[in-house]
Order: sequence, then structure tokens, then C-alpha cells
Amino acid sequence: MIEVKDLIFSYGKDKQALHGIDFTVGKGEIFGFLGPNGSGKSTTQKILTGILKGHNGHVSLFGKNITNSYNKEFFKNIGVLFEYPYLYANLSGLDNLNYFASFYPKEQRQDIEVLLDRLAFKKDYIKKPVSSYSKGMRQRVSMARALMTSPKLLFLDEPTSGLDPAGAVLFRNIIEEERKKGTTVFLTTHNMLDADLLCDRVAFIVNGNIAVIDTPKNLKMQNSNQKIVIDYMLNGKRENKMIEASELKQGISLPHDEIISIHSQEPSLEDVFIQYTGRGLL
Ligand SMILES: Nc1ncnc2c1ncn2[C@@H]1O[C@H](COP(=O)(O)OP(=O)(O)OP(=O)(O)O)[C@@H](O)[C@H]1O
Repeated sequence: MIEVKDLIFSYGKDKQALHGIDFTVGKGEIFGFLGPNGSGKSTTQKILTGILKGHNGHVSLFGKNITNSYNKEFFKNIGVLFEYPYLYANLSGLDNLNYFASFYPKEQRQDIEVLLDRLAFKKDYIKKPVSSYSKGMRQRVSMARALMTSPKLLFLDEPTSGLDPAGAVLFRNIIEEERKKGTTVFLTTHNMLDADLLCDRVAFIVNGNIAVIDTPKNLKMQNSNQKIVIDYMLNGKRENKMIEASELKQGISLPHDEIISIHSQEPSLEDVFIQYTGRGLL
């Protein structure tokens, strides 16, 4: 669905943002693109969505080189949720969406009010100006914009940013539903929980280079330190001890009155990211 080979991009002479990156995204896959600020995520997404021109290297979507495909058909098949929603502040959410919908053939558009309902948008705000909306409400309008043409390929930049926990769960469910329909999702995020819960594979990008691409599970397993933490009671006091997983084979030899819990020490995706890059995600 997406094929990127040796992608290079420079902002002017002195600022090379991408240094020859390679990745592919299969049909129906949710692919996470993770990296710290300034690593090249937005640049990559802007090239893939046709907003930024002038790259070197090969980029194809739907099997076609994008340089020759920036036409109505190209934009019909992709949906984009931008990190900073481009909405007209003086217009209502409904008018914004009706305006964006007018660029697409009628038979391709979803019913906007049904879509907003699916996104749990507060009905009484639907005709109020966007300037009166919270970040979460703007995010819902932007998601509706991305979904309204039932695109085969969705680009989502920080989809759960600004949402409360219930909103984040709802958005993750909607992204899952899209995947079940066969939609491919390119997810750019700082949110490790979203990446871990949703993505089939993730790429870590650092300073315009890809450090690693794998499934979240493999990344965590390969980087697991095989440590076990035992919580226990001894002489009325709660204690804990970390041991090697292999030591557990011989049973629990440490003095204890009662074992409370035994947990393997799984690294989080963020721990793995730091191991690969030496940097946190923000
Ligand atoms: N318009 C621009 N002109 C010059 N340099 C730019 C421009 N946009 C981005 N850059 C530089 O290109 C590099 C990659 O930026 P990019 O916005 O792609 O990073 P990012 O990973 O999306 O960061 P963030 O997480 O902050 O959104 C950075 O060094 C950035 O300063």
C-alpha cells in the first residue's frame, strides 16, 4: 500500500530532514511512525500526502509513484487527520465538514451527522462556531473530515491528542474498526500506549533515519531483561526483590511468610525506544 525507498528531503541547502529512509506498509496494516520532536515524522507524512513536494527517492501509494499521481483520484482515496486541525474558526463544525465534503463526489461521502455521532460529538455544538470548541471537539471534527470519504488509506497525526481517556478509547476503537474494514493506517504519534495497543508494526525515526522497524511485541521481547519481581510479606512487612527469570526454576528460596505477586519486568515501548535512540519521545 505504501512503499518508500531511499527517501531524502531537504529544506533548502543546509537542512536535510530525511537521510534516505526505507519502509513499506501493507494493506490493512496499522503502521506506527514514532520519533522525538524534529526527527522527520511530519516531513515524511507531508511528502506521502502530497503536501510537500521535491523529495528524492521512491515513494508509491496504491502501487503508483506519487510524483505522477497528485490528482483527484489520489486525494479521493486518502484521509488525513492533521496534528493541528485546519478548520475555519468562524464556521460551525457542520459547515466546515460540508465545505470539505463538497470536494468529493456525493456517492463517496458518508453522512456527516451520523459520522459525528459515531465520534460522540456533542450535538448541541454542531451549529456553533469552531472557535467555541474544546481541543477534543476540534479533534472529533478533524477525524470526521479524515473519515468522511471512507478512504482506503488513513494518515493520522496524533489522533488522540487533546482527548480525555474515554475519548482516546473511542478513537482507538474507531481506528480498530477501520482496520477491520481493510483500511490501511499510517499513525504518527508520541503516544506509546496508542502505538502499543494499535500498531501491527512501528518504525522509530531519529534525526531523519529509521532506527528500527518491528512489531511492538518483538521489540519488547528482544529488549526484555528477563527479570522477575517478587512482592512478599516477611515478619508483617511488605518487601520486594528482583531476580533473574531462570532463578525461578529452583523455586522461591528467599525467606517469606506470604507471596503477594510475581511479575515479569516487561519493558514498555518507550523503554525500548530509549534503548535504540538514547532519547525519550518528547
Ligand atoms: N519548513 C521548514 N523549514 C526548515 N526546516 C524545517 C521545516 N520544517 C521542519 N524542518 C526541520 O526538519 C526537521 C524534521 O522536522 P519535522 O517537522 O518533520 O519533525 P517531527 O518529527 O514531525 O517533529 P514534531 O514531533 O515536533 O512534530 C527538523 O530539524 C525541523 O527543524
